[in-house]
Amino acid sequence: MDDVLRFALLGLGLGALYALTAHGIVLVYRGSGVLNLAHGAIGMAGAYVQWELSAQHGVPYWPATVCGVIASALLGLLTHLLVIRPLRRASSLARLVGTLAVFIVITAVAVKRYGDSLELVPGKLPTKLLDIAGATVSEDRVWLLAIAVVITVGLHLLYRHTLFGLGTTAVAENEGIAASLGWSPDLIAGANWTLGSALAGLTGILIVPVIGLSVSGLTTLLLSALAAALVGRFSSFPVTLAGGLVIGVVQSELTRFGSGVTGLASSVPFLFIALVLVARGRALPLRGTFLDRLPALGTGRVRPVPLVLAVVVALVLVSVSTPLWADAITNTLVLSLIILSIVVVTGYAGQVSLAAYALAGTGAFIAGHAAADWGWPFELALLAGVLGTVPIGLLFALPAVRTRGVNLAIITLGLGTTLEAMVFQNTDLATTPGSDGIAVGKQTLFGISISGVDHPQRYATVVLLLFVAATLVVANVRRGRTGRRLVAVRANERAAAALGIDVRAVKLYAFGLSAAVAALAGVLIGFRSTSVVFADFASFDSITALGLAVIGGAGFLVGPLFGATFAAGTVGARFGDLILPGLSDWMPLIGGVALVLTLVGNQDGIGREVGKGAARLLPKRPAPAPELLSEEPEPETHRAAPLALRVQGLTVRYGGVVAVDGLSFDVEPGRVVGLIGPNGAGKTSAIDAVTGFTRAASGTVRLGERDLTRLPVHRRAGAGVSRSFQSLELFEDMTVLDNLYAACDRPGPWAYLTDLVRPGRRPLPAHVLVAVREFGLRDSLHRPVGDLSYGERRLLAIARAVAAAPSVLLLDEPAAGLSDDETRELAALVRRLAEDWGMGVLLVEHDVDMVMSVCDEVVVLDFGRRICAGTPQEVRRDPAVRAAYLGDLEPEALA
Ligand SMILES: Nc1ncnc2c1ncn2[C@@H]1O[C@H](COP(=O)(O)OP(=O)(O)OP(=O)(O)O)[C@@H](O)[C@H]1O
Repeated sequence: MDDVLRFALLGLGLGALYALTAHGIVLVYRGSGVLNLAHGAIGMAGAYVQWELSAQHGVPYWPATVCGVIASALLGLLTHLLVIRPLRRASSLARLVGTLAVFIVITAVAVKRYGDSLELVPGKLPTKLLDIAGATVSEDRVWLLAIAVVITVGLHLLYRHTLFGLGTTAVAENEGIAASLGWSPDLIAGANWTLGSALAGLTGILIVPVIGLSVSGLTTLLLSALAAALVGRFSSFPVTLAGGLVIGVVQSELTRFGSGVTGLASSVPFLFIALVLVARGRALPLRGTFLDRLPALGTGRVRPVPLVLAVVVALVLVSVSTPLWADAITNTLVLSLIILSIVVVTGYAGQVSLAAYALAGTGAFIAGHAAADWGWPFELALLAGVLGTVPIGLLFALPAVRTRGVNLAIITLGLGTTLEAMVFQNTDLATTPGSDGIAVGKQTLFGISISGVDHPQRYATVVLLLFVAATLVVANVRRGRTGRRLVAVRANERAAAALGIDVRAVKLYAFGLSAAVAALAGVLIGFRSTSVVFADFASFDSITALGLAVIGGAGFLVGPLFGATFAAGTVGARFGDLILPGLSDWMPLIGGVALVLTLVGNQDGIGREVGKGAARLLPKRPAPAPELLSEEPEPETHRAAPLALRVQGLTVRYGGVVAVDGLSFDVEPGRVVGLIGPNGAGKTSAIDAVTGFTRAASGTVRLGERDLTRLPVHRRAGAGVSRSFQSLELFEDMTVLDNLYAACDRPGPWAYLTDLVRPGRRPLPAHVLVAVREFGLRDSLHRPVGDLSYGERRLLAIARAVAAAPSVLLLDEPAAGLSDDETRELAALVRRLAEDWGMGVLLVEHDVDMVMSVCDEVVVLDFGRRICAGTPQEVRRDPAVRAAYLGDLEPEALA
């Protein structure tokens, strides 16, 4: 029992440090919306400054401490001014990677200056042993707890009750409005960076007496601190403190009572938090969720002739290379494969995953055991490693189903670190007797030795060929239907689901494929020498790999090769050494600076520039055929399946607000039903509930004979209910044609596999051809959506919903912002959709003239309740409707 208390008290001290670290991260996040991956490094820098001044230059402790804190604060301010501020219009991925670049630069400078060793630093806090309720604990833990509580209360008061705190909250909630009230978002962000980083320095100085001073030491705290920040939702200081303390105590108790299971203590609290986050996440983002700018994407088109030439040249170079160069080529290619796995999951599918090395290690682990325990030959072990990692990749994808952005990045990093701590660092699992890893021996392929030790050139050849094969597979995916789905989900999950795309399946697929590519890299890393050593698979290296992916261009197939060149041990480093001997020692620093420059100068990476250059050099290929547009589709092929939508007693509640109250209506095939009412009457909520975006508290939704009430969004869309959005929600980084394809492609589950080898492009179905003609999109098919005029965008949004071949089409304010002429054309189009296509249309619209002219029936809502329904004439004359909505318009004006 004494032990329980003692370890709890010890844990409180540790937890206090987690909380203090987390507070600094929260400050920066609140002030500028950036997750600062350099937080630990900034704190470490402050601790080094303090140590150098006091231990080496004889400066007294407290002045040295003040200097350390100021150094960290300055580093934070510089990070804001030089990296984050220039990136304020960039994607949040670019800003995240910006902090990573700062992390790399600070770490590289620190390693150069202080080396890798661990310094033991005496602290100033008293370390007398205290007896608390029978348990003995060192006094410094109590002090740490007290300091954390005082700082938490201080921060809480500062952000609740001062002008600065209120300004920070205002900026965090809405930068535009805050700026119009006179708050400078820039100043606020700078102040928060400075304050948060000063706190990092102070925390660093407080921590080093407990854990020692080393370059990598503070990074390991990062994960627990991030977990505490997640608990406090990156905003509440008291909750963050509580989170940090609970994590500290649980870890401490597990260290004592966890029966020696490797990695249990560091993993369990994190896993718990990940579960909570996933549980409180949402399958689809809410309406109005801010859509981020995304890194640019390549087309995935591969030119066979230049590719074959490049491969032949590379093979010749490998065969004539010295062992050192062959090793450098292998290093470059395996790292490129790791980065390629990031291109799939982050570049294409938009999911920020920080688990590349954990998945690579899993591949090596499985293949290693297959070879060492069961004597499998290289090719079979490789296959086992790659395929066996896919289910683990799917496991990593589960959080992505319900969380996104920063939360997902932290969870995947945590899961990877858990895998590392519990499996890779577990000597029972990850070593074979007499070896420091899993002894797999020397490899042969078809009877020929390809041992990386004896024949580095041969090994590099195998790696090269597998790299090319993997790149071709990823290129196929990018060009195929699957790739379109990945990009659609990346661009806009809500719109993708509304078109029948199973967002969850797409994310699982991206993680699965990415895991397979990472595992391939892992096996090739592991089997290069005679034993698979897991020091090669440090989870935190995944962060660096993401940075390299961004340098190369996360959406481009050539990006990995360029990104990898900036890492130590690669071809780039060797060339650097040729130009300037010893340059490779500076590679991490050069990589970090290159990352900052790439981000600030061109957030889309080198791959984009290379793509543009290649397009200029290579002969132009004609644009893809205009998809059968010359052929006139057979008459009637575009008719919708005639199914009626029946909505009964639909109620939608948001907390205490009843947005829709027992609404019933039918939409028959071939008829247009208007749904009108004042602002806030519940019209969009009704569409959301019918299409599955909002859960209905009660009521039923049926299409034909089918009950849709419990189905998820994409299955309702698949059944025949399609919608447009008030805010359009087009896939901005696709062409018009690809927007339409994303809606009409209905690949079966096998397409996920066949696209890997044969992407194929189906012609547009007949009904989409008719839609292209009807909506006047014929000449715009190959234009990016961003180039369309406002009116064209509105038409495309409806055409895309029509391309999903619905029986019932729900249009949410389609005429908003259109001119009178455009509105008239749209009205005629809506009528044709009903009469010629046989669709049922539900039209939500504030343009009363339009509603009255096209609708067969109108339903009027007020405060969520149906106050009237009937023909336009009946509705127009209804006194309740005139009082609630049509107001004092004269009946003639409405005629
Ligand atoms: N996610 C939400 N959380 C809480 N309340 C919400 C949410 N979405 C909508 N509401 C509330 O529900 C009510 C109905 O809103 P809704 O947007 O459905 O109305 P609407 O008729 O479509 O309005 P408008 O014509 O302005 O688009 C409003 O009071 C709105 O404030």
